[in-house]
Amino acid sequence: MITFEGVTKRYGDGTVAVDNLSLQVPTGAITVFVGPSGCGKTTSLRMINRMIDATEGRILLDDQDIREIDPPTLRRGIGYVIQQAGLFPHRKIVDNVATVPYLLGWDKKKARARAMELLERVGLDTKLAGRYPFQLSGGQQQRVGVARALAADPPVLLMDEPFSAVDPVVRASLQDELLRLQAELHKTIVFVTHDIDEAIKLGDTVAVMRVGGHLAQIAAPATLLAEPADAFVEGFLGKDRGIRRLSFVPASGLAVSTERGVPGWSVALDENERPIGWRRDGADGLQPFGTFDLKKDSLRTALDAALLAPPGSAIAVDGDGRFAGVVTREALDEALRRAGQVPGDG
Ligand SMILES: Nc1ncnc2c1ncn2[C@@H]1O[C@H](COP(=O)(O)OP(=O)(O)OP(=O)(O)O)[C@@H](O)[C@H]1O
Repeated sequence: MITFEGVTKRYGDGTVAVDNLSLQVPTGAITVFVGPSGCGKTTSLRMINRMIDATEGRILLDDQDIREIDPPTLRRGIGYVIQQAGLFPHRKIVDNVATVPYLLGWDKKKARARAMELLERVGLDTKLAGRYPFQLSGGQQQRVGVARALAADPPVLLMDEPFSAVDPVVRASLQDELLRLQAELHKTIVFVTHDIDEAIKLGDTVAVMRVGGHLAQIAAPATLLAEPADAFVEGFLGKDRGIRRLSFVPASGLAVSTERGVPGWSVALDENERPIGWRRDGADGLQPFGTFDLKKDSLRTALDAALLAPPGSAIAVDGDGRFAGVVTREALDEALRRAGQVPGDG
């Protein structure tokens, strides 16, 4: 657990970058600091590894005041990933990743073996290990940055806008990769971004900050979307809060009919029992369809699957994509009502 207790940072010129910040970063989870440019996110992050020292208040790492830990020792337990990876340009990828193990005095063979293992872990082809950073794409460099931060297996990871410099497709895959890694590693991660969608996707907890270094709200994403604390948070979250909130409601609660259709329509399957379309009774040809995984997907995905199909019903599939049933418009309406999404009804 990392605890901020009344932390203020006043820079030399009088700028108050962070103002009396108190919050807790739980162990083994991702906490995202999000807010507009200049609200004090980076300053808050860098105070954790003492790249910046607080002016007032204190920060505790598992109950110990970080001012009592000398910065090199503190940083050994804290990985740090920044925008554009910050790799050493004249070192090969493998040696970039092995930087901290080398500093810790590991022998070269062991450090390189660890680096190769980590490259694989972050989803990089180990054939790239002998290249230099300029010979990699932006997304690949970011993965190397993450691998390097993980090299000494630190319990804490600080990530400052690590995925901002890559295109949206690569960014989404880096986010997915981080979530996959985190499911294995359970690090205590503090992640800074100005992108609220990234915050909601990645954060177990999201701390919304406003300019002047004030904490506007700290909550789980679903709570933030359902109950923004004030007009600033509501505005920052943007539109479609109701729909976005459905991403946090599992589809598994939906009533599924095992009939292979709804009145007037049937579901067409291929030889492997996988849906290929909706067929209107008495008509030729297939109509568009949408599916959702009953075990893994959210109510939002199920709703989307229904909206894509002319009968207005969603097709449920199992983990292998095989037909598992149909969710009718009525069943969806009922689930939406339960999720509190239809105001004034039920
Ligand atoms: N060394 C410094 N001296 C004076 N003011 C600074 C210094 N570093 C940052 N600031 C100011 O402190 C405030 C917070 O900066 P910080 O970098 O923490 O914000 P941020 O939320 O991370 O912003 P961004 O999203 O633009 O990176 C800003 O007003 C910034 O101009």
